[in-house]
Amino acid sequence: MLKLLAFDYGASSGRGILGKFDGSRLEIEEVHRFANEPVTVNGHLYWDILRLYHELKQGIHKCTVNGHKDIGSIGIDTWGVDFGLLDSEGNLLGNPFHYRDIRTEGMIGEAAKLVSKRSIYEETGIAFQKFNTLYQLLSMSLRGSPLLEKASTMLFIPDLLNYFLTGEKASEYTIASTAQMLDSRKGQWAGDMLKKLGIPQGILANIIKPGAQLGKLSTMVSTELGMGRVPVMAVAEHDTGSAVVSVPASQDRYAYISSGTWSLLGVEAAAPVINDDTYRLNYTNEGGFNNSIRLLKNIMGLWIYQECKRAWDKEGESTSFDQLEQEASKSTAFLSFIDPDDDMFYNPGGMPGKIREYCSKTGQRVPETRAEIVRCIMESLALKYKMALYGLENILGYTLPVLHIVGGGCKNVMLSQFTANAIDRPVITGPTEATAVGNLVAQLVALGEVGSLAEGREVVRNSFPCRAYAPADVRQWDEAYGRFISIIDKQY
Ligand SMILES: C[C@H](O)[C@H](O)[C@@H](O)C(=O)CO
Repeated sequence: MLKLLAFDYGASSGRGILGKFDGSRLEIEEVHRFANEPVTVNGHLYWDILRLYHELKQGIHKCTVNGHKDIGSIGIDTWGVDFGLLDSEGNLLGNPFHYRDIRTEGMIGEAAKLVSKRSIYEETGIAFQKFNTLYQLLSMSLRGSPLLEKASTMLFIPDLLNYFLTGEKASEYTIASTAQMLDSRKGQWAGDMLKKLGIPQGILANIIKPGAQLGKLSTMVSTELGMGRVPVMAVAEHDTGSAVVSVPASQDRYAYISSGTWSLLGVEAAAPVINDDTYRLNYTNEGGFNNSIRLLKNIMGLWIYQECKRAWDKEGESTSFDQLEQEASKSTAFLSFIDPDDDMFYNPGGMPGKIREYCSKTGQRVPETRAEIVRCIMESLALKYKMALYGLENILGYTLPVLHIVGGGCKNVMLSQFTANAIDRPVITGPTEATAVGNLVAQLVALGEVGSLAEGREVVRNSFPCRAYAPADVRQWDEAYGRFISIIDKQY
């Protein structure tokens, strides 16, 4: 039995997941779970990076003491775009900022003064999101940040944690692609563009492909943790990249949603798709495992719902997601809609109030109860998925007959059924632990234990249950889509 260890840092928690592979099936076991909450200091939002590195070591140490000293390899994934800076001696400069920090406000406009938006998109193929690494670095550069001046190396968060473990500095391709700083066709840093934007190129590390061995636990770390010098693999370090590795699809044409705090709806393409439509509709071309491109739309996802629950918990109305969904299922359908991607929902705090405000300013019935608010979020998300799927089919010129949903969002039965109804296609959900499973599958490929991504997906099919949802009430959902479009169109 081969044992592997995956670390997945998600929006509110991180996990160490032990994978056990018997040659055809993969079993997973959570060995360590810890909070991953950003810390606000003087109005800025940061990663609690040293604590999170400590938790990574705790996870490895737990394996040592619990009879799993024989780990074959380790891989780490996190969300995209965030990074740490190292000085010339390899010391971490400051605390990495969290992408929801306000410092990137207005930076897309500032970048466009130096290089046109169309040129940036043409080269990188990456959608404009104010949180992209490009705008984080630009804001530092324009403010004359002393940290940036001192920096020798920039490492994305999983690369930084890998560096702490191994001493090796490299930028894994899938996470680097989220920066909007790579030439998407070459898979290398877009040097000329970065020069025009004033981003120092000396800080950029070599790009390595997922599936390569990055290094081994350093002697110091292995002694400290009582674990051997275990290989550390470059998996698809962008969590969406890992999640997509785990999609258990067997057919040629399908769409996926990596569903969690964000909903990433897309397809795997052989090459970047960059044209007038992808530019206008802001579709992105992120780097994937196996040299694939993830052509996808970034949708705000369950963030709004999670924030509502946090607000209600704070107000002392503590509840569970299950209970909220049960209440919402009894609530009247299609009372009001929101555009989940409206900028007003981006920042944390006061989410139920923001939803009411959106509905009021768009002349809709204002949802009052928790159930009405949850129903409004779920219906709006399902309709936004339909819009993104239609956009994708238009771009590709063919239909996508089935939608796979992977990740924590699969647990939301109501949203999965609403999605099938809205898109009038079958929806297949699972695996729930998509990022960790994809991380482990990439390690299996890297170790040569499975021959290819296709074989890896067969392992996923053999190992994790899926659930299918057939579309229902399609006519009502079609009518609702018309209303939804007219409401969110007015927003633009
Ligand atoms: C910054 C976001 O998290 C990113 O766009 C998204 O791709 C992601 O990583 C979701 O986990």
